[in-house]
Amino acid sequence: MATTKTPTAPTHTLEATAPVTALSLSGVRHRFDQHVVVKGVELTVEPGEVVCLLGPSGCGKTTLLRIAAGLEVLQEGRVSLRGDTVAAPGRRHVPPEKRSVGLAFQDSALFPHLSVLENVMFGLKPLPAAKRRERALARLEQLGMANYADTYPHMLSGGQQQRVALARALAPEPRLMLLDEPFSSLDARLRDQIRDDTLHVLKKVGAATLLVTHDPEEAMFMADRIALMRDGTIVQTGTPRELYCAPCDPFVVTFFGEVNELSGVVTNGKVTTPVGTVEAGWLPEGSDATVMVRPEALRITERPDSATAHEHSHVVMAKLLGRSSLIHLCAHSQSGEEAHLHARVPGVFLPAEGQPVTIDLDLSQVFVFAAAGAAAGAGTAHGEAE
Ligand SMILES: Nc1ncnc2c1ncn2[C@@H]1O[C@H](COP(=O)(O)OP(=O)(O)OP(=O)(O)O)[C@@H](O)[C@H]1O
Repeated sequence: MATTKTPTAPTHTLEATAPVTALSLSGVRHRFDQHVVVKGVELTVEPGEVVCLLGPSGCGKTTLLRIAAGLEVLQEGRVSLRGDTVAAPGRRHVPPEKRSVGLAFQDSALFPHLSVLENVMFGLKPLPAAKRRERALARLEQLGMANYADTYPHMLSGGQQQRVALARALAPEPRLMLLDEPFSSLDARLRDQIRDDTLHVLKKVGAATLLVTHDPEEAMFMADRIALMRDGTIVQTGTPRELYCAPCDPFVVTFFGEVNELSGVVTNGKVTTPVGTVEAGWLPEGSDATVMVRPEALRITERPDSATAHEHSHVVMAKLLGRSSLIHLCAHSQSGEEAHLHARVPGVFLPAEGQPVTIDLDLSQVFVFAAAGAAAGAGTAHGEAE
């Protein structure tokens, strides 16, 4: 008689193979004199993951990165690398050189008396000479600098020096890379190229990375996850898509670009604006709401009835910006309310001044929040356009 065997998997398999978090910051607070600049931050970077610490100037990003690197002595909280506590106040402070992390900064200084190859080989001392040379050349190759191996730093441009600095940081194959604005001293075109090369190398090497930047586009380009900081705290952590498409508050919306702000009152769970009605059922009835509409959320169709221009929403001005066009609109509600809005549309679309238009909303790019000072509440709009 045939018997059926049910395979039994060992129950500990998942636990045993779970990757160890590359970097964990827990309850980190930091002050300079009386000024608290990091206020209880929780952040993890998983193996192979690129996390971008994004935020405006002075919000505490660099301080947090320096704490992770051991360049700043931890005052409160805990820092762990690959499961080991490397900093706990009064108990432990593993110095930067013992944390086996790769560091690169905005203006990483190269050793002037060493060639490009020697600079990159510098951090590989424990390896045999032939292996060091081979590894260093491979990193230089990946960052497009192999032809400059015998050149000295003063003979290179700023962008080339930054590529070498990144190759040097990556050469020891650290399991964690800490990068502080590594591209910000480069001009736009060069920056795009070096960013792209760096992302490919990071992914190829599989290095967990914490990258500090104030540039939302850079964060979206580089990150698997973004942690957006404001005034010493992390406001929201998530994938680029989560932050862009499901922002938790108005600061997150505005940080990713220009936005049209409209106000209204919650009536029957909805807010009516000159460009449509949106759902706001999670806000108290009768409360003031702010409706944030990204310029890309406005869909414009030209109307043929030019004689009635002033009764309809119409074009105030249209500007070609290159890859997109910016349309200044005057939107009319049925109750006679008017609003000045900016719409961004792809390509060359330059309707004439005064052109009557119909405006539709892409609700995935519209966000509704309780107005500042009104009862708390926030949400993404899931309403219907008028
Ligand atoms: N060594 C220091 N002594 C005193 N204050 C400091 C020191 N380092 C940073 N600060 C202050 O701490 C705050 C946070 O600085 P930090 O450099 O961490 O911010 P950031 O978000 O990286 O800003 P940026 O993008 O401009 O570099 C700022 O107000 C800064 O002036």
